Parts: sequence; C-alpha cells; structure tokens
Amino acid sequence: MPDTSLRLAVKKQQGRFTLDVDLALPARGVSALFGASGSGKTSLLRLIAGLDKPDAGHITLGERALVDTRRGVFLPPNKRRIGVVFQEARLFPHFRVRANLTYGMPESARPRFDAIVKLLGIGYLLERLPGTLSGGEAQRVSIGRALLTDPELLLMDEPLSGLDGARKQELLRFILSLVQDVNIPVVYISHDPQELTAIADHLVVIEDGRVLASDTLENVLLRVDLTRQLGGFDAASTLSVSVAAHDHDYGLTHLQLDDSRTLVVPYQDTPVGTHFRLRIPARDVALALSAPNNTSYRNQLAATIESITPLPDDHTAVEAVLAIGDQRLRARLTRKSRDDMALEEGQPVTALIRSVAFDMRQR
Ligand SMILES: Nc1ncnc2c1ncn2[C@@H]1O[C@H](COP(=O)(O)OP(=O)(O)OP(=O)(O)O)[C@@H](O)[C@H]1O
Repeated sequence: MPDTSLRLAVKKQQGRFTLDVDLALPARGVSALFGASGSGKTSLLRLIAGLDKPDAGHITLGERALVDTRRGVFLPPNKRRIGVVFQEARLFPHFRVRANLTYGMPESARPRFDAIVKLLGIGYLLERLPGTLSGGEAQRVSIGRALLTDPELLLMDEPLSGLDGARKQELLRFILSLVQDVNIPVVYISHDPQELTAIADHLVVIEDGRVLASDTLENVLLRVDLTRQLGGFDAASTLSVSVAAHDHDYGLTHLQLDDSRTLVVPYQDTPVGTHFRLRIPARDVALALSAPNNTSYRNQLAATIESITPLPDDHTAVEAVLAIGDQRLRARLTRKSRDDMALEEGQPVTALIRSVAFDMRQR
C-alpha cells in the first residue's frame, strides 16, 4: 500500500484573515475539519486541492511534494491526484451524466467505470442531463466524477449541506460504505457535529485559521478544555467492542470490551466476532462506589477515575473521565454527587451505563 498520509505546514494571508496550519493526517479513513463559519476550513481545502497557493509552506501527499514554496514546487490541481467534491455538485449542464463522469477521466480509471457507477447506484442516470437530477443524485454523480480521476485523496467540502434530512442520511450512509469500499483517505469538511460523529475517524478542530486539536475523534471528544468549541457535539465517548454471543431467549446481545469486561445490549442482528463502536452519552453514565446488586442497570463496568473537571459553562456539573482498561469513558455528574461521594482522581468506581447507541461504522 502506498503511503498516502497528508502532511502540511502552510501560511496564507487573505485580507485580514491569517491561515497558519501545521498538520499531519492519517493515510486511512475520514479526517474531518471542524470549525465555526469563517474559521478557515475551505481555505485550507483549496490549498490542498491546488486551487490556491500558500504564501509559504509545504504540502506532501505520501512521498510526493505537492507544494514547497522554498523549492518553487507547485503542482497544478490536475497533477495532484486529488478528487474534490464541493457543496453543490458542479456538473456541466449541457453534458449528460455519462459525459460528466468521463470528462477528464484518465485511461487508468476506465476499467473501474462500471464498478464505480454500480457502487454509487447511478447507472439509471447515465443518459440524463444534470438539470433533471435531484440534489442527492447530482451529488452522487459528482462523487463518481471525483473517484474516476483515480485520486489518492478525496476532499469533500460539506457535501451534504444542500440536502434535506432524509436524503442527507441516505447520502451519509452511502459515503460511509464508499469510504470502506474504496479505501482512499478522505478529508471531510462540515460544521455538523451529528454528521461528523457518524463519519469521522480523525477530527481536526480549527479556530481563527489555526489548528486547536488534531487527533482521533474519540480523543478529541474527551478534551474537556474544548467544551466551548465542541459545543454542538453531545458529550459522549465511544467504546470499541466485539459481539461475543447472542441470547435469543431474552433478546439480548453480549459484547466483549476486553478480557474481563462485557456489556449487554438489545439484540443486534450481527454475527459473533463483528467489531463495533458504541457511543455512550456522558449523561447516561452514573457512578457507584461499589458494584450494586439490586439495580436495573444492566451494564456495570469496573473503572478508575482518571480526572474530574468542572464544566466551564455549568457550575453545577463536573465531568469525570474514567479509565476502563485502556479505553476511556466520560461521565457527567452533579458537583453535589461528587462532593457527597467524595470522588477523587485515582479512585476505583463502578460505572453504571444507562444507554448505548450503535455507531454506524463497523470496525
Ligand atoms: N479571497 C479572500 N479575500 C479575503 N478574505 C477571504 C478570502 N477568502 C476567504 N476569506 C476569509 O477567510 C476566512 C476563512 O474563510 P473560509 O471560507 O476558509 O472559512 P470556512 O471555515 O470554510 O467557513 P464556512 O464554514 O462558512 O464555509 C473568512 O474570514 C473569509 O472571509
């Protein structure tokens, strides 16, 4: 497998706005750029795509230098092997879908045409003109066009923003399976926390043209110091689990967290051994000092308090990060319960879990 990780250190002045970013993104999965309107997400994406030049800096994709201002290197967009999908599908209005897809397609991608059309479910659209397509259909065609340039990296700038709720979900599921099938790294811009929770593996938080955080989604969402910037995200943690067994009689599925810990959830129609991520809202985790016997909480996990932090925006609440083996779980408590139970860092506790949600992605 070629190394397709993206590394960049770029500066660009745009009027009074300064973009100053130093970043390394993984070679696999979806890296999301998240930040308020005007934080610089699109400006960064345009530099990566080659639509703008940085004032100073370098960008490399795997071994290839795309830009290096000191050496005078600047690869034009069509030489970068980067596919771009914009907010609105930018199709040629007078070309049929087929011609839109094949326009600029390199010979190397020709054998994959049928497979990509099938993958995107756009076979029935090939002879239509762009003006007759729905927003979701047009966006699928533009994803197809980006894939048919044989890219090593796919950039998506709010690809779902023009779509309504149901179509948004549909295309989101679609992009998820696509990412798993084509195995090309994706840089994905959005300011929608729900969308990013569903799709991102890696999260980059941008504010005022600078990177505040760049790490796995799980790790960034554990950062209590970013509570303000991550306001739209439900405080939640993700746990990696695998399906251990099904209990058909009670309609339950047993999940293995690690060698000594299991969770029980409503029956999931998924084979034993399947890996999953579970999403657990911080407010659905309670703490007990010892494992209670008589409780309707099905899930109790032995844990250790790693940190307890006051919430910046709510003086009645605190947030605890619990170590559960080598995974981490957030719990939101009232300040009063912390004081009543005399909770402190390093203390062993039992985490009681009220609800879990399944992540859409299988791992
Ligand atoms: N050509 C330009 N000249 C001057 N300022 C610009 C130019 N292009 C962008 N900017 C400014 O750069 C800043 C970052 O814009 P950018 O479009 O990258 O933000 P964004 O995070 O993508 O926002 P949104 O989520 O609203 O799309 C903004 O303040 C914008 O006004």
